[in-house]
Amino acid sequence: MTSFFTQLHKKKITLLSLIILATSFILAPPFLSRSVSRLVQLKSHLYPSSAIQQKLRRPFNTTPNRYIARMAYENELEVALLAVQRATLLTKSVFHSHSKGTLTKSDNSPVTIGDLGAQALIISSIKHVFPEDEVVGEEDADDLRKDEALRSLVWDLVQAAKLDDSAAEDKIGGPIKSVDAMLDSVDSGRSAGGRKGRIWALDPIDGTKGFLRGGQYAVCLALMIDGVPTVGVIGTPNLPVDDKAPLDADIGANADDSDGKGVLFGAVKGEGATSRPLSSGGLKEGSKIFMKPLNDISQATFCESVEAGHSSHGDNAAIASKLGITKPSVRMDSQAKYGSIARGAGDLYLRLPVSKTYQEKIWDHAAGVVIVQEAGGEVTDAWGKPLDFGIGRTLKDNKGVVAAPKGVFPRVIEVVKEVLGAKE
Ligand SMILES: Nc1ncnc2c1ncn2[C@@H]1O[C@H](COP(=O)(O)O)[C@@H](O)[C@H]1OP(=O)(O)O
Ligand SMILES: [Mg+2]
Repeated sequence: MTSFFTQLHKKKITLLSLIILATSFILAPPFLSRSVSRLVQLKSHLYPSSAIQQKLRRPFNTTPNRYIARMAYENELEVALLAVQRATLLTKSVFHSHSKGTLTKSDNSPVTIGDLGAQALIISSIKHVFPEDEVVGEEDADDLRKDEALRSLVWDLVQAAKLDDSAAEDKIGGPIKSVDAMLDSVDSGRSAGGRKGRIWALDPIDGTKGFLRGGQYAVCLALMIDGVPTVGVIGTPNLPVDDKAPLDADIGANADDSDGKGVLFGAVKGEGATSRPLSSGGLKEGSKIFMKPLNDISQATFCESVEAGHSSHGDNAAIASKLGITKPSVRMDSQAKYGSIARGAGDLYLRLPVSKTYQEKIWDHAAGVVIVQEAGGEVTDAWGKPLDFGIGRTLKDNKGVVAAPKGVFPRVIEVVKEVLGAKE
C-alpha cells in the first residue's frame, strides 16, 4: 500500500515537472527576448552608436564588409570619393594638355572640356548607385549636343578616365556606355534643387579661372538631405598631400600636380572630416582632419579668392586689419580654400560680396561647408546668417561667406558686420 502511494507521489512529481517544463518552453522566449533587448538598450546607452561605430569603422576602401557596423551615409561617401577621384583623372589629363579646350559661355565665363567630362563621369557614378537621386550640376549638355568636335573630344576623355582598380571602377558603374549616355548624364544635372529629399550639388571644376591659369582648382560634390549639406567631397589635384604643409602665397599660382600633390577631402555630417592622397585606383587610407585651435586671432592666416571680382579684397583686408592680422592673405581659387582651413593649413575664409546682385551657387559651397563644419568650424554668410541650401540652385537669401574655427567665429563675424555696416 505504502509503495502504491509512493509510486503515485513520484508520478505526480514527474507530471508536475513535465507541466513546468512545457510551460517554460511556451513562456520563456518572450521573457528571454525582452531581457536581451533590455541588455542591448543598456549597452547602446553606455556606448552610443557613433562611439561603437568609431571603434569598428574601417578606413574607406572598396572591400565591402557586411559584418562591420557602418556609419551614416558611408556608402554615399565612398561613392562620392571614388566618383570625384575618377573625375580628377580626367581633369588632370586636361590640365596637362596644352590646349585646354576653352570655349566661351554666353556669360563669358570659361568652360572647358574638363568641366563637361567630369560632370558626365560623376553623374553617371551617382546614377549607377542611387538612380532616384537628383543632381544640381553646374553644366548642361547644350553645347555638347550642338558641337560634334567638342562632343568627340569629351567622349575620348571620358572613355580614357578609368580607375586602375577594377573593384573601385565596378562600384561606380564602370565606363559610360555610349555617347548618348554621356549626354544624358551631363543633362541629369538640371535639378532645380529644393528643401525635400536627396539632392547632390556638383561643381565638376570649381575655380575654372585657376584651372586655366595653372593654379588651384577643385572637383566638388555634396549630398544634401532635405536641403542640408550632409556628405561633402572635394578633390584638389594641386594641393600638397601633407596636411601640415604651410600655406604660402605661391599656393594659388604656378601649381602643378607633380608627385606628392593631390588631396581628397571627405566628410559626413556628425561623423568627422578626413583627407587622403588622391590616387588613380582605389581609395587610399584617410586620416581625420581638424581646424587649428586659434588662441591668438592676430596670428591667423586668412584665405580669399584670387579673383577680385568674386570677393572684395578691400573688405577682406579691412576685416583682417581690425582682427590684428598682419600676415598677407593667401589667395587661391576654388573650394581648395575650404579644404585648406579644414586641415589647419589656414584659419579663416573670407568671401565678402562684391556685387549687390550676385547669388552664390550651392555647388560652390555645399561640399566645403560640410568639411569645415566637421573639422570644427562654423560657416555662415557675411551677416552671420546660416547658408540656406534648400531654396534652389543658388543661395539667394545669403550674401558672402565667412568660415572660421568655432572658438573665434563670434569675434570674426562681429568684425565682418562692423565693416559691412560702415558701408551701408
Ligand atoms: N561676382 C561673383 N561673386 C562671387 N562669386 C562669383 C562671382 N562670379 C563668379 N563667381 C563664382 O566664384 C567661383 C569661384 O570662386 P573662387 O574665386 O573662390 O575660385 C566660381 O564658381 C564662379 O562662378 P562661375 O563658375 O560662374 O564663374
Ligand atoms: Mg565653381
